[in-house]
Amino acid sequence: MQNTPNHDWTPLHAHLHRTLKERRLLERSQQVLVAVSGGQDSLCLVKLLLDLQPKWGWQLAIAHCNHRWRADADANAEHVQQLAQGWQLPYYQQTAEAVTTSEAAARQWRYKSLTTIAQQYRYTCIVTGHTASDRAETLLYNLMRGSGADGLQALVWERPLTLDIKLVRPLLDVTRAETRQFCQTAQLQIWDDTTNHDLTYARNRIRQELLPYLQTHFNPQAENALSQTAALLQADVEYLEAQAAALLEQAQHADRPGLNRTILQQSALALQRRIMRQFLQQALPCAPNFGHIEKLVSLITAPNRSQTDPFPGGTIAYVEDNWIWLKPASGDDRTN
Ligand SMILES: Nc1ncnc2c1ncn2[C@@H]1O[C@H](COP(=O)(O)OP(=O)(O)OP(=O)(O)O)[C@@H](O)[C@H]1O
Repeated sequence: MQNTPNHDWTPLHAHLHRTLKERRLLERSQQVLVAVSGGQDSLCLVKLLLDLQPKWGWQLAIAHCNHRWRADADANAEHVQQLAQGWQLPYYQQTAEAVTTSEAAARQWRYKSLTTIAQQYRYTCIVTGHTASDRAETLLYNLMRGSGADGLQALVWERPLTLDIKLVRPLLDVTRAETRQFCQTAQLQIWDDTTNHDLTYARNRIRQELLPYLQTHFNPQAENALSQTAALLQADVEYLEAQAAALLEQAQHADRPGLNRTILQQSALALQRRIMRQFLQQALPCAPNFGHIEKLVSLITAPNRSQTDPFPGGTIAYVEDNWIWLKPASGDDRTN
């Protein structure tokens, strides 16, 4: 086995070990599936986990998704497979039947494929190599698209993919510069994804032009600062969502889709918006947008008998004394 002996223990090993323990991201002896693209971040991740494995007793395996996007996609997959063999790790691969057209579609297919592999071979955790640099880029990208705090906190340390499988991102406070350095020192052969150089992708332009510009002219630590901002926002969002959920429960009518205006009037606008979003998420066939939420918020203080235009699906909201009621498109809500 080509496992690194103890004298190659680096500060990054210690950092990851501490992060996993403090954040309770992985359990001892867990079945862990590492998503490896062959790029520097996921190679760094798998090597670190391999080195930590004797301390934790995990069952590790590598999964690679072949998007068939690039001419070298098969060679890329083979490279990852060979690394897995060298480390004596089980290797699983999914190959796309059709070549995906957009980044979003590719990502969706990738998560679905990784989940399928995990389900089939009973892995309870999928880990990816997302870094603080990805977090900073996501924040900038979403900021420019007009996202609220929820979009800006975007990349989180962990989230459930199914009831039994969770997604974990253990490198979320490690920068890309650190993973690159680690790969160089450990002499890991990185597969260069040529699409990373293509500046028609907004993400690549942020990575290669915008962030370096911000670092040169505004703050050399811009990447870390942005990533920390995302982390702060994440804690804020979690807190506000929990408060809103508790208030929604108090304000909601027991039998009908309705909200008590007196309870809502005592809440801050930030919570009112979140309560309305959660309320509409239950009621509408699609995710509510900013306009839908604002319309409903305006009913909290609107005169009696005020009502909104129809939401998607035809539902409207109207005021009746102390209550905001939803009326579905077909028929009278009072009979529901
Ligand atoms: N084709 C793939 N197969 C398996 N896992 C993948 C693949 N592409 C991405 N991932 C996982 O998702 C993480 C983040 O994806 P992203 O698109 O930012 O990665 P990348 O730039 O393609 O590769 P890397 O982050 O490894 O340099 C990767 O670190 C890796 O864990």
